[in-house]
Amino acid sequence: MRLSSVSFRYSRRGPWVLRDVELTLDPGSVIEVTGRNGAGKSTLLRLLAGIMPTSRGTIAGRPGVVGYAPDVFPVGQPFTVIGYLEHMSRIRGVSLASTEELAVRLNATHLLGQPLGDLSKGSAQKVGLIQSLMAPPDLLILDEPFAGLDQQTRAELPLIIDEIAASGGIVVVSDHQNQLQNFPGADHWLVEDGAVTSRSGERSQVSAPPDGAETRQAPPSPDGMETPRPSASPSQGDRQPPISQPFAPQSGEGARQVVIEVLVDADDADEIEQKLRADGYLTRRTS
Ligand SMILES: Nc1ncnc2c1ncn2[C@@H]1O[C@H](COP(=O)(O)OP(=O)(O)OP(=O)(O)O)[C@@H](O)[C@H]1O
Repeated sequence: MRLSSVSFRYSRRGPWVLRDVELTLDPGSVIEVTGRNGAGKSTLLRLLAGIMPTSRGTIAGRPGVVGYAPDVFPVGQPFTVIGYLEHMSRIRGVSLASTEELAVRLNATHLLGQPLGDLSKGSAQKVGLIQSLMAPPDLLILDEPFAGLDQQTRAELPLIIDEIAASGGIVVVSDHQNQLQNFPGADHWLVEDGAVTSRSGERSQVSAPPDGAETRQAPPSPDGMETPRPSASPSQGDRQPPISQPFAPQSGEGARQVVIEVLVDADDADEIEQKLRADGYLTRRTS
């Protein structure tokens, strides 16, 4: 699969989010995508998945079966989990039995009877993952899949990724928690200032210089990028409801917990709080 001179902006007069990106994805590769908030990781993943067309440039050789799990699974649908998965299994032409096996693997069987709208961030994430995996994907795209996942599923997901890559699939994972940092042979893409910097791991057949040195794509032209607008993030509309339980570290068995106070700009507060909650942290706002 090959991206040639791919540029993207959300509106005709809007700022360029990605500029002249050149990338090659080889069968069997696992790619970890990192970058700061608003850098364009989700945008790049949506382009790869074919959910949005490029503004300029081309994406060639996208494999036939694409699995995509968004960073925020859209829970505003009138289904139970099993009702949704049955529906998706029918659409994708796969047996419900294989979908149920995935539910076991991802520790999600207890969720099957629940309405989608009642799911926590991590549980909704699991449903999105099952949906993306139910038809064995040749290209699997996971946007922040580790956010809010329990420990068992966090440990299982890299095994699933490895299996897909071992059978020749391409796996692209945006991973701001760096869960795949030590994944054997993973390639790394850094999204920054509209460009994508690629560093190849040992799985990659093509884009690495022999010494593994970094290669940087063309930077945006001086009139290109504007400062990213966090408020326009697509995940914004699906904000989790406020956490209602008392704000206090949990005592007793398990990991010791501490409170960390973080001072942020008021303009950034919504986005930062949403991000922390998505990662499973309990937050409390004071002005
Ligand atoms: N639907 C949209 N309409 C307009 N602008 C958007 C839209 N979605 C994202 N953007 C903007 O595009 C830029 C890149 O956003 P994107 O969500 O791809 O970044 P990201 O690296 O995934 O960020 P995060 O880590 O916060 O999820 C940001 O400036 C964002 O505000």
